[in-house]
Amino acid sequence: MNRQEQISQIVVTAQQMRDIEARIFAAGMPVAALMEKVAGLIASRIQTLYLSEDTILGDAEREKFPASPRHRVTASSSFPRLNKIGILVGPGHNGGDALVVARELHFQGLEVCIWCPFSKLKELTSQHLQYAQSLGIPCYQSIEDLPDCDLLVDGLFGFGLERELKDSVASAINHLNDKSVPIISIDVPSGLHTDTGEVLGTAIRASYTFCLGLWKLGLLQDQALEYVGKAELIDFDIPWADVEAVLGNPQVKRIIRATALSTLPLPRPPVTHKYKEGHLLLICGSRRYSGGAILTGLGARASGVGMLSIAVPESIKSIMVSHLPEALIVGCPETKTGAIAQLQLPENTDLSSFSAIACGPGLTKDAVPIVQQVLESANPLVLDADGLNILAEMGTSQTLQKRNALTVLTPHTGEFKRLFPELPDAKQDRIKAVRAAAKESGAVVLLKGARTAIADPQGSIWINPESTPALARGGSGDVLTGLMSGLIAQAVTRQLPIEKMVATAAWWHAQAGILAAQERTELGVDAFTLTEYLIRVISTTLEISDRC
Ligand SMILES: NC(=O)C1=CN([C@@H]2O[C@H](COP(=O)(O)OP(=O)(O)OC[C@H]3O[C@@H](n4cnc5c(N)ncnc54)[C@H](O)[C@@H]3O)[C@@H](O)[C@H]2O)[C@@H](O)CC1
Ligand SMILES: [K+]
Repeated sequence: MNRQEQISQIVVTAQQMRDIEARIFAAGMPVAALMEKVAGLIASRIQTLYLSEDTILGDAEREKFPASPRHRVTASSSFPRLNKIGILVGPGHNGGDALVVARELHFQGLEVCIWCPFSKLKELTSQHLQYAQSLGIPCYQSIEDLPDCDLLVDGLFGFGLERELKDSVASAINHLNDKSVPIISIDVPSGLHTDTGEVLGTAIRASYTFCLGLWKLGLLQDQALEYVGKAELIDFDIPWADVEAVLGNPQVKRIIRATALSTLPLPRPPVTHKYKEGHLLLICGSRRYSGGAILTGLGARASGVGMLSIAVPESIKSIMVSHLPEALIVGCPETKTGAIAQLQLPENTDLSSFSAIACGPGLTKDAVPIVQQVLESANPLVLDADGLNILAEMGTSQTLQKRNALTVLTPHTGEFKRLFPELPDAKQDRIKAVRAAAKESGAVVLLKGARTAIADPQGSIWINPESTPALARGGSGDVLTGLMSGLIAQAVTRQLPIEKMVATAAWWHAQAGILAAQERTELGVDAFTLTEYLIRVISTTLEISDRC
């Protein structure tokens, strides 16, 4: 993994960023020089995004900037002409960054104006403001005086925001949000808590967030996403040794393409056989919910697992065979309601014959004895859907503590609450919640959401940074369970880390959704279609990686 990939995996809290920054300054980097470097990168990113070389300048501008190509600025095709850029300046170094950006854009020939409602500024910020004003850049204290702008750069607060925004600053932010002008937030949208993503009073609704140096945790929390817009990392060459020294282990990481691809069981060894590539047992479905079983099976198919057995109630066996001819469909005796009553595995087979088991999709809550039986097994076990509901009724942590094999739980927020009623609400700080759940239960917990988060009992966290709302659809979770458990079965036979496979599955599933949504719109990604994109997205991604 190269440096860029390593850096883009890392996620930090405000305190960790402060500690890293302190090490850099203690080593001799001047604060002002770092600000200059960072803000220079932001200014040039703004130019790349919004301005292009082939400007058609108005007459007045042509006179003002006659020859230099540096001054040939215009709107790129993605953005209407930029007449005026408003720079929102706060009291700290986030405001200092914004002022350096203001100065650079001014020197590029753009019309820039500043809004700074604070009278007390940090020293460096104050110096930059003074210099910007000496260049003739107008600065307004009252939001009513700020002229209409085509683009706003938000440097009000970064990771130093400590308390709720109130009064005139809060109402100014609301006023700016209402204008529907694109806003670029520096580091974090002002008003968001850097760690939890919580809105502190009110917050800037950014079109883009340029996160500085390392990804801030708050930007990966579901509750922040409405405010973050498109998020990009501005890498300013933080020494890796400082990152390692501050973060230690366990860490919070983003799942990126390189991480996911490196864990896939590819390529296969030239000499192998089906059982060496993992034997997965899926236990799913009921007379009422046969679709969930089919989707789980199709998800598992895409994982490439060597051997797939699926235990279902006898009455849905034939439909399963028609959808998954390669799988061994095990028809089981069923309850009056059509749930599996008893696992009836083929002769000479018991649960220990399988590399991994997944249990839950479409099962109904009538299959309690089945869930009890798999919990007693010594196999790595994925529990989902009704498997989770049954576990919750048994008492999650007491039950799981008796297991001596790995368990993976895949709840959405509602299931999470049922499984861990004592823990903090997963809607507030999802990362804190999922970490506590994994620690308490000893399971790997995958908390589904726009930014799915995975925690292991040792405290490591993986967050899936890209997804699509197209996946908010019935059956999509069944596909994930199948895919993930198929990967886990292969990880077991190859002795690869199972926790990483859970993260890889979340990434793969989301990428398939993204590709499907690109080609078919967000409305066109039903769960069955999603299964058809699983292999497509991997082969496309591998092709791209080969070319890179
Ligand atoms: N960490 C790094 O390595 C770098 C950080 N830089 C910038 O520095 C920023 C952090 O700077 P600071 O620590 O100065 O923090 P901020 O710029 O986020 O703001 C802190 C200031 O805001 C005040 N404040 C906090 N909450 C307030 C509230 N609710 N209402 C009114 N005032 C409030 C504080 O008293 C303090 O003066 C980063 O976000 C980034 O933009 C860059 O300049 C250079 C590199
Ligand atoms: K900001």
